[in-house]
Formats: sequence, structure tokens, C-alpha cells
Amino acid sequence: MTGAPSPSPSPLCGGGWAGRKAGSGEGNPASGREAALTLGPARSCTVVPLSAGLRPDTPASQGTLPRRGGRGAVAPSAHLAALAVAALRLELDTYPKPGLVSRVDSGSHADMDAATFAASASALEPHFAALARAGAAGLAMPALRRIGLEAEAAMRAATGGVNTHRGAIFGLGLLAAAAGALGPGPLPAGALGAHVRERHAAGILGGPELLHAPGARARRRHRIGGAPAEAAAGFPTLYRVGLPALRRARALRPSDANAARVGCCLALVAALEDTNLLHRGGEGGYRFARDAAARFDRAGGVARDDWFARAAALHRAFVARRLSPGGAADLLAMTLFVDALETGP
Ligand SMILES: CC(C)(COP(=O)(O)OP(=O)(O)OC[C@H]1O[C@@H](n2cnc3c(N)ncnc32)[C@H](O[C@H]2O[C@H](COP(=O)(O)OP(=O)(O)OP(=O)(O)O)[C@@H](O)[C@H]2O)[C@@H]1O)[C@@H](O)C(=O)NCCC(=O)NCCS
Ligand SMILES: Nc1ncnc2[nH]cnc12
Repeated sequence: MTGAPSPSPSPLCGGGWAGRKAGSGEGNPASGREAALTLGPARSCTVVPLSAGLRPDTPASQGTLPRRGGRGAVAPSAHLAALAVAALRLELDTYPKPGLVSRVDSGSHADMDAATFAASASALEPHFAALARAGAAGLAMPALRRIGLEAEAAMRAATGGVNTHRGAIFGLGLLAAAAGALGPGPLPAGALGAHVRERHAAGILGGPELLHAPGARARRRHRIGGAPAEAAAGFPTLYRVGLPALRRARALRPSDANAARVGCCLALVAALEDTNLLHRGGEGGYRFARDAAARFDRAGGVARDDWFARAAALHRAFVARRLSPGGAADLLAMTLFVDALETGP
């Protein structure tokens, strides 16, 4: 399904973006402003065993998350849940992402901001742990779906009814279940996606459909597969586009984890059949978004020194059209999760 995992370490530690202004042109690592990239208090990477990069921001992990298998080790399911939530937080930290909510602004959204996403991510942690345990117990799609629906209810309770992470609950939830089933990492390249495809494709595609969900309507009208097809096929866009883009961008800008995530996000926007773009922007908005993201990449992506200003301009263009590639944002978080589990400590 994918090539060999990159041997490069995952440098996501502290790679959140905070404090820079949209369109300021900052973001060039050569400018020495990397100190502005912070996820919070400095913490040692060595205490997070499976991911050199995803540093869960839960109280348990603040410098004290024990090594798996060591004395006082956390359960594998708790560890996987913490990684999943850390991936969601890193997605939120990433800026500029076109039209999407970040800690800098709310992009194309009037009903949610960074606090809404942070509350949602925290509320999901026990549900990701339940999904990892369900995967380890070999449970099938109907059981996973029940836990997923409980997670959706927890998300709505935490956000006052706003849909922040419905796609992420689904995709990251399936990957957490797969990680629970496959056991301790580092995992072989492609293993998580292959497990979801082989174990759950039929259950995903044969499951009930919410006829009035925006994604379901867009899938029917535009005849594209959307989130269920991406998952049932073992997340091809994640493995063929997201992961290589993340690792390429990381090799180009090893000291700027935010730049690597922006590069990954824009590659995903250009490639994913994102039903959010269709339901908000119709065919025209969908085409504009994918073409604009592809142009960013073709013109040099984050390799260019002016990448930040160009990504910020793209963000403004999406906001002007009220476009929001929420599916690509979810895939960014899933890519970070898979990368962490494949890369290992
Ligand atoms: C099977 C489901 C995923 C349901 O999917 P369906 O397509 O029927 O309906 P949606 O409700 O639209 O959910 C799909 C969400 O998945 C994300 N997404 C979109 N395209 C893709 C893609 N190609 N690949 C992967 N993922 C994709 C996207 O989620 C993100 O965007 C949401 C925010 O969007 P936003 O526009 O702001 O808000 P809306 O509420 O949509 O409306 P407006 O504000 O614009 O008016 C946010 O959720 C992001 O995460 C799509 O929205 C699944 O949900 C399901 O069946 N769940 C049941 C539980 C289950 O089976 N779980 C499995 C085990 S965990
Ligand atoms: N940061 C984000 N902004 C808007 N929609 C999203 N869906 C998932 N992450 C998102």
C-alpha cells in the first residue's frame, strides 16, 4: 500500500504554531523565529515511547508518561488514545491551513473556534481508548460504530452541538481500533490502513447511512466516495499523499514542524475528495480549492522561503469563499497518528 517508512525521526515535538499573525510573511525557519513554535511548557520527548513527535497534552503526559512496558506503564489503549488526541491538537495548532480553524483564527467558521476544537478533542480521549480496546478484543464494525456514536454524543456535549470532529472520530477511531488490534509499534508501513481495509471494509460500506448528513448528500449528488470510501479502501489518500508529503516537507524543513504539517495539509486538500468542500462550495468551490492547493504545491510548496505568506494568502482566499476542507484536516491528524506509530520511539 505504501513505501518503506521514512527513517527520519518525527520532529513534531513542540511543533505547534502560536503567536504569528496571518499574512505576516513570518514562518521562514531561516528567520530564527522557531521559538514561536510551541505547544506549551517544554517537555522531554523521551518519555513518550511510541511517538517521538506526538506529545499528548494530557496531565498524565506532562513529563511523566511512562514508557510502555515499564514500571507504572499506561495501558496501550490509554496511550493510543493520548496519541490520537495529541494528533487532533497538532492539527489545531497548524497554521495557515486554508479556511480551517486554528489557534490563530476561525477560518471560514462562525460557529466554532480553537476552544471548541480543544474541548472536543479532550472529550474524545476515553472514546478513542474504548475503540483501541475494542480493536484489541477483535470486535467488528457494529461494536465500533456504537462506540463511535457515543463519541459523537460526547463531542456534541462538549461543543454545544457543533460538529467539530465527526470525520476524525470515524477515521482516527478506526485507526485507533486497528492499532489496538495490531499491538505495540513501531508498526510496518501501511499496516494500520491494511488492517482497516481487510477487517472492516465490508462493515463500513454495508453500514447504515444518515441520509441527511451533509457528506452523505454530497456523496450521492456528486458520486464520490467521501469518508466511508477512504476508510474502506485503507486510507489510500493518507498513505499515498499525506504521509509522503509530511515526510518530504519534514526533510526540507527539519526544524519547522508546523511547515511540515502545512505542506501535508495542502497536499491532502489537493488530492482528497472532501465532501465538506462540495457541500459548502458546490462543484465550483471544490474545483477552486483543489486547484489552488495543487498550484501551491507545484510552485514549490513549503520548500520556498515565502511559503508562509503564500499559505496565508490561500487561507484568506478560502475564507473569502467560505470554503473549509474539514476532511483534509481530519486526514492531517490521521497522518500524524499513523506517522507516529510507524516511526516509533
Ligand atoms: C460514515 C460517517 C463518516 C458519516 O459520513 P457522511 O459522509 O455520511 O456524513 P458527514 O456527516 O458529512 O461526515 C463525513 C465527515 O468526514 C470528513 N470528511 C469529508 N470528506 C472526507 C473524505 N473524503 N475522507 C475522509 N473524511 C472526510 C468531514 O469531517 C470534518 O468536517 C466536519 C466539519 O465540517 P463543517 O462543514 O464545519 O460542518 P458541518 O456540520 O458538516 O456543516 P456546516 O457547518 O458546513 O453547515 C467535521 O466533522 C470534521 O471532522 C465530514 O464532515 C460517520 O460519521 C458515521 O457513520 N459515524 C457513525 C459512527 C461510526 O460508524 N464510527 C466508526 C467507528 S469510530
Ligand atoms: N481545524 C478544523 N477546522 C475546520 N474543520 C475541521 N474539521 C477538522 N478539523 C477542522
